[in-house]
Amino acid sequence: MELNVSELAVARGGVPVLEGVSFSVSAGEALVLRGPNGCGKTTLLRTVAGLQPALSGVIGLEREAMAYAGHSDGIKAVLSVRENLQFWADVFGTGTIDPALAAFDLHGLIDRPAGALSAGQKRRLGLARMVVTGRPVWVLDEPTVSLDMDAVAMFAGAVRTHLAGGGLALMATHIDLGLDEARVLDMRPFKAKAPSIDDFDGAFL
Ligand SMILES: Nc1ncnc2c1ncn2[C@@H]1O[C@H](COP(=O)(O)OP(=O)(O)OP(=O)(O)O)[C@@H](O)[C@H]1O
Repeated sequence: MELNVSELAVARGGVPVLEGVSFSVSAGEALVLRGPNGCGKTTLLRTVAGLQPALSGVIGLEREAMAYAGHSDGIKAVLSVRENLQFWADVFGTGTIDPALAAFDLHGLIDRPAGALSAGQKRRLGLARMVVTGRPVWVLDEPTVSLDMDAVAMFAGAVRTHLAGGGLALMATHIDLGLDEARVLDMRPFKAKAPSIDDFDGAFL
């Protein structure tokens, strides 16, 4: 299993934000995207995960291999922690939710409606969803928002277990996860250039 991205160009709201992005992530590896606010990390992750089309370039892996966790936690407020995870385990046909509960220390909250969880607990539940998908490629956008230090360590542990099982991870984060083995890709060199103006007068009309 390998995620090969080649010469990818992506846009948000019709405006090109990144171009010429190429990287590979092999089984057992994590790649962290770094760059200032607004540089296009979310846009790139959404494109790789198949949620929006690329302007150009190649993503050499089918989207069925991927599980995506974005800014929202993707949980149903009226369902309990157990019901939320069981729902996704059924959707992905993976069965057991115990490893996900253990990875994010959710056993003590199992019967609580997700809507009654704290922000950090909701985030842990949202990330536990990644475990129950059983998918090999985790695409994660700012996964540690709302997490305290212990929960960040829990998340790093879950990523390590995923990598050790042959999975891979692509993520954007502004904080140090303590995942020293992760490679880092600086997005700044890939900033899309403004299109050249052929018609100088027309640019003012
Ligand atoms: N719905 C939208 N319509 C138009 N432009 C958008 C939209 N959403 C985001 N943008 C713009 O697209 C650019 C890339 O945004 P993106 O969210 O990919 O950046 P980011 O690197 O993930 O930022 P952050 O670190 O703040 O999360 C930014 O300039 C942003 O203002």
